[in-house]
Amino acid sequence: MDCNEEIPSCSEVTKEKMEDESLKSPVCLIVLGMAGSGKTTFVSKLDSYLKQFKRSPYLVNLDPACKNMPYKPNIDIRDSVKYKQVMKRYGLGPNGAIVTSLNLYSTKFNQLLDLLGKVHVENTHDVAIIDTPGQIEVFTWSASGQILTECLASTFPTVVVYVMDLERSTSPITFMSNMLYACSVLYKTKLPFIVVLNKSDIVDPSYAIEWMHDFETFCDAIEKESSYMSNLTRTMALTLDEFYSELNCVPVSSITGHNFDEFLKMVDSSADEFQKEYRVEWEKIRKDKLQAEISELNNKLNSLEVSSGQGENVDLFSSLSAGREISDVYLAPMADEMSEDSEGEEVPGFNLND
Ligand SMILES: Nc1nc2c(ncn2[C@@H]2O[C@H](COP(=O)(O)OP(=O)(O)OP(=O)(O)O)[C@@H](O)[C@H]2O)c(=O)[nH]1
Repeated sequence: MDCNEEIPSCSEVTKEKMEDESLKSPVCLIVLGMAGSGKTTFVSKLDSYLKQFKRSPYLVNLDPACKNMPYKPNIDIRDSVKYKQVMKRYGLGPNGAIVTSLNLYSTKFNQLLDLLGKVHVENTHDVAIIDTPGQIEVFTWSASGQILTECLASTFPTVVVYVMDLERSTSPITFMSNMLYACSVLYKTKLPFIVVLNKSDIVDPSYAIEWMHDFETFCDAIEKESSYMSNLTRTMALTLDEFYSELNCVPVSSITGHNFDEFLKMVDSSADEFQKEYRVEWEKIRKDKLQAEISELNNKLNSLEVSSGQGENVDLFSSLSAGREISDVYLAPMADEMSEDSEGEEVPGFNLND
C-alpha cells in the first residue's frame, strides 16, 4: 500500500452519481459483537436466508483472522492483508496485528465505498453486510472502525447489528456488562441499532427480554448473586432503563434461522428511521468535512504561494478526509518495501467474487 494513496472517502464519481438520488440502498448492516457471539455464523445464515427469497446480500469480511469462512464474501480483507505476516513483520501479538491489519486496510475504504456505490447504481444488492473482527473493540474503538462507520453512514442507510450471546449472558452481571457495551456502541455510532439475542436454539431468550423490560425481575436475579458487583449492577440497570425502552431487540438462532423474518422487519424499519432521523445529520457531517477539506486545501495553497521559490517543504497529507488526524491511522510502507520479504505483504485491489 502506498502511504500517499487516496484518502478514505467516497470518490467523486460515486458521489456525483448518487448526489440527487434518494439513497435507499444498499442498506449497510455493520455486524458487531463480543468474540464468539456468533457474528460470522449469523452473517452466513442471513446470507442463505435472504437467498431463499432471491435477495442476494453484498458481503464484506473485515475480520483478518477469520479461519473458517462459511460464506463467500464479495470483499475480503484477507485477500489484501495477511494478519500473520503483519504479526511477524511488526513484532505484534494477535490482537495488535488485527488492529494494524484493519488500519492498513483503511486506505482501501474508498474503493470499498466505490464498489458499494456501483451496487447502488446498478441495483444489484439491496443489503450489504459487514462482518467485523472477533474482538469487538478492534472495530468500535479504532480509528479505522470509526472512519469506515462514518464513510458508510454519510453515504448509505446504515444500521448497527449487535450480536449478543444468550448462552454466555445468563448471569445478570455478565448480561449487564454486555448491555452496557451495547449502549456505549449505540451512543458512539449514533446510528439505528438492533440487538440480536443469538443462540436462542440452545437458551430460552425470555430471561433476557424479562430483564430488559422488568426492573424488579432483574433485581431479583441480582439478589441471588453474592458478588459485591450486585449493588453497582443494580444502579447501572436503572440508568439503562431509557436505553431498553427505545431498543430494537430480537431473539434469533443463527443455526436454524429462527426469527430471521422478524430481524429483517427490524432492518426495514431501522433503514426508514435512518432516512427520517439520521440521514440529515450524517449529510451535514459529510458536507462539513468536505468544507473543512476545501478550507485546508486553500490554506495549503496560500502557504505554497507565500513560500514559492524558497524551496520549502509543504506537507499535503496532514489530515484525512474523514476528519481524522493522520497520526491516528497507521499507514503501510510503500508497496515495494512491503514486498522485500513476504511479511506484511499485501495484494492490491479487492477480490470480487460475484
Ligand atoms: N447453537 C448455536 N450456536 C451458534 C449460534 N451462532 C453461532 N454459534 C456457534 O458459536 C460459535 C462461535 O460462532 P462464530 O460465528 O464463529 O462467532 P464470531 O462472533 O464470528 O466469532 P469471532 O469472530 O471468532 O469472535 C460457533 O461454534 C458457532 O457454531 C446459534 O445461533 N446457535
